[in-house]
Amino acid sequence: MYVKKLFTLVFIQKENQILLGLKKRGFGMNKWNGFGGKVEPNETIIDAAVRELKEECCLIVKPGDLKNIAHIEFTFEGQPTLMDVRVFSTNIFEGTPQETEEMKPKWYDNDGVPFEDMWLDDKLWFPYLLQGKSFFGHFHYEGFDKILNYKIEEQVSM
Ligand SMILES: Cc1cc(-c2ccco2)c2oc(N)nc2c1
Repeated sequence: MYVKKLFTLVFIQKENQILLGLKKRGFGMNKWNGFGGKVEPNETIIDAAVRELKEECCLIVKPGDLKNIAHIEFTFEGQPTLMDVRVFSTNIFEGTPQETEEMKPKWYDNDGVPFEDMWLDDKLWFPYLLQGKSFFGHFHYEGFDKILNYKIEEQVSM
């Protein structure tokens, strides 16, 4: 029996680039990732995604411009937590990415994503993200540095 916790993850994309943030503290520290975090009890998933993006890199997006492109679950051997991560992307945004206490943003070419400094699962599903293909994924970790098993299923639409 898992204890589900809801998270958002937002990727901002340009023509052939993607915006990543280097996590400066807390969970996932020193890894490049999208922008996001926990969904609070009093907010929708989309509102949480918009809020976290602004808090973490000062970019402004409209809820209607975020496309839900993936649903990823993370579980951990011997632990009750199931991280239920809703992944969004958009190429419509306002502002210039700014460093915050939480994240240092940087634009990466789609063919130059720093997988060696990201979560292990990212190299497995980024091709779907970069090709605009919606998917469901489940990754079962042992600790934070080993994936025991996983599945990725393309979805017609989320
Ligand atoms: C175990 C794990 C967690 C997360 C995450 C997303 C939001 C909060 O934690 C990940 O994000 C990515 N890209 N891989 C991840 C693996």
